[in-house]
Amino acid sequence: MVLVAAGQLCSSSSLKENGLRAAALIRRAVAQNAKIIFLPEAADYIASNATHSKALAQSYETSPFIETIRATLKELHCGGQSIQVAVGIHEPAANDPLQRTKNTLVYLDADGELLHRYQKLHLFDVDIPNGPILKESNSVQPGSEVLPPFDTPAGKLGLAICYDLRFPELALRLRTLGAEILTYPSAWTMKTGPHFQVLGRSMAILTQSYVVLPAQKGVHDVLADTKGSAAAPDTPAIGSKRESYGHTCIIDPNGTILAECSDASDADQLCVADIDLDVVDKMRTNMPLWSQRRGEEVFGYFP
Ligand SMILES: O=C(O)CNC(=O)[C@H](CS)NC(=O)CCC(=O)C(=O)O
Repeated sequence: MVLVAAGQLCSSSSLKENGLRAAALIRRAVAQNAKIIFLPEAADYIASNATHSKALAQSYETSPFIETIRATLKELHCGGQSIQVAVGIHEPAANDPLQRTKNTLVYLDADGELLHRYQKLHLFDVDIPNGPILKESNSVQPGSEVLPPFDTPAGKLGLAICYDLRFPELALRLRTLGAEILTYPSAWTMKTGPHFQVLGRSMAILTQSYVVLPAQKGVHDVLADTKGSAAAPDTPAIGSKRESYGHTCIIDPNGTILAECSDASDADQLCVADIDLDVVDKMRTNMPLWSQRRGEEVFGYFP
């Protein structure tokens, strides 16, 4: 059994400040003996609109957010404390004619080295009646491939991001490729909040895997550090009142929520739970879904 942590943040538009806050959560997770900490989507910043986001995005190599996390991991590692980090960030998309960003999830080892990177496949382009109009593709270039699950201290991990949670074929594919744990770092909207944990629990049950949902929570200070111009409104609805739903949690393969951050506070916080791969094995042995799928034969494809 391996303890993992999921962190809940309310990122501002200051990469520097958000780096310090992520580092504080990493220190708290290590102190509890967690071996991996999962942090939300867009932990490096939440911007006020597409232009602002494109202006804020920094490469992995130059990001003050990443720099603080790497320095923290190195320091902890030298002191004999090891934790790996999965965290959602933005990176400039190379050679993109629209100069968009990539919405990525990076996985760092205990020494702060980059091991894996996943680029969000499904972009949140929606217009909810009386709700937010968000057009993520104004500022983000979609990814185009599934990242094969990889070994971690807690088990084989499959990466996805936020809105990807609505596309079960990705979860099924990750399971087919060997995932035992799925994570969907998120910045979920208030309006669609009721779907969040239901979808997470569904993916856990469908794939017979642990699901970790680290999420942004609260009203974001999207004007921190902007010094004026870049934040001029050019897209609707993502105003300075942008608020995220929270409900960070860790779910077992039976769909049970093992740990959940408090909804009563917008302060940065953690929840922790043990990952027990025997539970995964038992579920899969008792109900061998993957040898019962009709895939190819009936549906023409096997996710
Ligand atoms: O890029 C950023 O700065 C942060 N990214 C986000 O907030 C993304 C795209 S706008 N949010 C979601 O995917 C919410 C999905 C959701 O809420 C649902 O599916 O109901």
